[in-house]
Amino acid sequence: MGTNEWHVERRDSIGTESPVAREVLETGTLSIVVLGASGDLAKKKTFPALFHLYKQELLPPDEVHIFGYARSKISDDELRNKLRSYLVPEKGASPKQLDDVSKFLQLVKYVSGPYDSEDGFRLLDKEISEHEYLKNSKEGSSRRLFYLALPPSVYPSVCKMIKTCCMNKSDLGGWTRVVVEKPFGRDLESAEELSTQIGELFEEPQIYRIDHYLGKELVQNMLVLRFANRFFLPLWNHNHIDNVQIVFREDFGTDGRGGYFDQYGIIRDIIQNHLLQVLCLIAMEKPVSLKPEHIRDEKVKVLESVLPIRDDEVVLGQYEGYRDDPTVPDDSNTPTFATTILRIHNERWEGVPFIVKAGKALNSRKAEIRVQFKDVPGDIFRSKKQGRNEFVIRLQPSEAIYMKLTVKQPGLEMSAVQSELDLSYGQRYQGITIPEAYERLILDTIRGDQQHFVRRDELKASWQIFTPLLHKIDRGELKPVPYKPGSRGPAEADELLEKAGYVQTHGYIWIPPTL
Ligand SMILES: NC(=O)C1=CN([C@@H]2O[C@H](COP(=O)(O)OP(=O)(O)OC[C@H]3O[C@@H](n4cnc5c(N)ncnc54)[C@H](OP(=O)(O)O)[C@@H]3O)[C@@H](O)[C@H]2O)C=CC1
Ligand SMILES: O=C1O[C@H](COP(=O)(O)O)[C@@H](O)[C@H](O)[C@H]1O
Repeated sequence: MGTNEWHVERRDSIGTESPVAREVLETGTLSIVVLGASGDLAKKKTFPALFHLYKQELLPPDEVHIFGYARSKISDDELRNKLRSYLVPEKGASPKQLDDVSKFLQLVKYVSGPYDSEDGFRLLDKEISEHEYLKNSKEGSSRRLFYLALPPSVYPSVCKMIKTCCMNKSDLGGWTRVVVEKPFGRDLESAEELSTQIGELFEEPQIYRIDHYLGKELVQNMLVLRFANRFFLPLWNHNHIDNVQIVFREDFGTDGRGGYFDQYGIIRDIIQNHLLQVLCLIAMEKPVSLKPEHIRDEKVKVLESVLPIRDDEVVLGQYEGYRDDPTVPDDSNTPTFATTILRIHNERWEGVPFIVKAGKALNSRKAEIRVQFKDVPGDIFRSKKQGRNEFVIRLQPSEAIYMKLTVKQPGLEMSAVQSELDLSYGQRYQGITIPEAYERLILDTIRGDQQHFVRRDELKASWQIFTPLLHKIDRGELKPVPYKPGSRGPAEADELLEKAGYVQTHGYIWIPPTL
């Protein structure tokens, strides 16, 4: 049995131990190459995630070496000094923490070169091979992981260079894997073109299309909640569920990323990938097993069952002041806010609107899933005004799962009130550190587990859903409504929500204890 297959089998069961407590399953020299090492993502997410894995002894120094690669001409020490400030805790570090950072940074080496010529990649290959030789790795048995923290425009040339110059030399149990970031294309056609270009160079099991929402604790919890709890099994369908909301809010604007953002907009930045992945996990049928291919097969079925989006079920917004960014055109039509209704045409979900909402520069930072149940038929308590049952999964901040339900108001009278069953992680799991999404996903890549990565057909199906709408926006046929920064977004979005059937619970305000 091949190494990859063994990993698939190993992750079949959801163990009770934390993933970080598990042993690293593969051994041998591991070279992790971060391409675009000078960039924002590399500094803020990739290197810190590697550092956390190192601290948990999941990247043993006698096996692992980390290479940063970019065009900027800087020395090893200059890169290390740049990274240091992202690794040292903001509130001051203990001598032990400083020592950990220094030891980790000793594993990091920098190679400078272009993204489209062989010279730099030959040099990179030489450095990697030297490291493998020094660690006594048998040729071909070593592991090479390339993380493309780069703009997608350079993916094809970088992948070609890796393929030409930097592959693991033979198939003696080692491997070469490539992690690519979103956005994978701008629409169906460009995404397919990118997939074809990369697909000509690497096999699907070597390609890890990362969507960091799939690494979030409560997103990973979705399958367990849905399929390991008898409560939900009979209720999770159109007979009982009235509507589902998947919401992403940020309380800051594009903050220096206006140039990037304006080419993409909120639908490509958040909805087509992160929120749609979450929707798949809420809506999919039970997979045959937890094997990555079984799960991804079910996700594709959901995506392929989504009906075309109707123009009257979309509200777009752009916050006032967005165009003040010098990198954003004065006449930009790019939405920074969108609410849209997705309808899944299958036996389970016919008639249930999935309201997907994302916005920048709003009144709070929050990502949550809100499953609203139908009214109780023949309500003898006349509690309709108190609100409906809702099952809420808050992905961030302060992870929590809670259920809004109706109970008797404590006291002498028989009246009903809305209350909640609350599982706030900060209270229930005190002392447990929830790993960062990137940390888990990099570990999965090392372990060869593609469960939480996007397969090519999933990507295609997700672009199929949004491409017609995106093209209408690009052509200026749909226009964003202006909204005030720090607000809830356009009022039209709340009207759409109401039209879709969402019932706001009046008079019910509950601030979870850990928020
Ligand atoms: N930043 C974030 O929070 C997130 C980013 N992503 C995705 O991750 C990837 C990297 O993002 P981010 O780090 O922000 O990007 P950056 O703009 O910081 O670019 C990363 C590096 O790529 C090189 N680079 C930049 N522009 C070009 C270009 N036009 N041609 C060739 N090389 C270029 C630069 O390195 P040098 O010039 O030194 O070679 C730069 O340091 C992108 O695909 C992005 O969409 C995904 C989620 C979040
Ligand atoms: O992919 C992206 O995600 C971030 C939000 O990530 P989160 O984990 O903090 O919720 C978003 O700010 C950025 O625009 C987008 O590219």
